[in-house]
Amino acid sequence: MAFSAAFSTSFYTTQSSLFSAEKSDKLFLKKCSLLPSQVEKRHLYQPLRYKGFFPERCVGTVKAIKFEKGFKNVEVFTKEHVAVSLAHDVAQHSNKFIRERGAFTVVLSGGSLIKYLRKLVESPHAESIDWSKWHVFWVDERVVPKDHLESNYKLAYDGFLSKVPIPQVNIYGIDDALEADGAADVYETTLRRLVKSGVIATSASGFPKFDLMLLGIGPDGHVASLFPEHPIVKEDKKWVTFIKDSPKPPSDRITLTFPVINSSSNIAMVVTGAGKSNAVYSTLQGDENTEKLPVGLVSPEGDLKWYLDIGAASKLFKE
Ligand SMILES: O=C(O)[C@H](O)[C@@H](O)[C@H](O)[C@H](O)COP(=O)(O)O
Repeated sequence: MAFSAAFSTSFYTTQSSLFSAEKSDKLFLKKCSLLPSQVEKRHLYQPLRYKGFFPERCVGTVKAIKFEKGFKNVEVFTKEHVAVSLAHDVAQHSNKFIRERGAFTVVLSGGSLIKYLRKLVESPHAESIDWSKWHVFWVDERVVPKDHLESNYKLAYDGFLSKVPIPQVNIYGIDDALEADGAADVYETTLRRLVKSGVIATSASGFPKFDLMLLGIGPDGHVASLFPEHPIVKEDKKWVTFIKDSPKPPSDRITLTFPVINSSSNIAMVVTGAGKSNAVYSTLQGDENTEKLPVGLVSPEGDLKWYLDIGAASKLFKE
């Protein structure tokens, strides 16, 4: 049985600094002060589907969940603290990669992810991040004009990119004058040029290795524009492909492929809302049927961390 395993609650450096950074946040302290003994403990194991787990009391307490196939790095927060934790971690990644390689390559998705980046454009991150070294890409894009309401570029621009000084030349949107197939080819050509010039790193298998991908999932378990039972899920040569029959409108999209997604140095999987709880549950327990659950194929060379809200995590903890 998949969930006879355990979850560990641990507070090492990142988590501790998040706690101290949050001391002024009364709501956070009120919720977390209900668990003072857990906050003190470095590792605490409890049954995964622990009846005594009250998610509303435990925001910010889950660090790593042990499943049959090993530990998964999972945090459960209120929606507000998903944004706090994500901003903290993105800023850390940004500092690290800029220090190590002089650039930070970040891949965005569409959907609700963008609103969870809102704390990044606030103090202290807004001033401390060296935005001039950021290079921004999309894991998938709808083939519509950039000023169209359904454009992931527009979503990200309005909600995030317009608020920080990333050089426009470092923001790699699709060529919206082209059809889906042409736009995918041109996007791949752009990625190849940036790999050649060293802006994007390369994995041992020759695929581009982005520093950080910020992904969301759909209730059906899709990730990027890789939908259940669609043949492009199996694409293993192209870096970028396209779809003209997307079950989620609009129909025409381009998307990075799984080999590229899985070459990433870091993936942040940001999932909120009870509508995703089944997909989260199945993926984290290692559901073998990845045809029906593409997110189960996300398995990066680097680190994968899940940022869940209480709704998305609800199936993990309740009987
Ligand atoms: O263009 C898109 O439709 C998105 O990139 C898509 O892949 C999204 O990330 C997920 O569907 C999750 O979206 P929500 O977080 O809004 O549910």
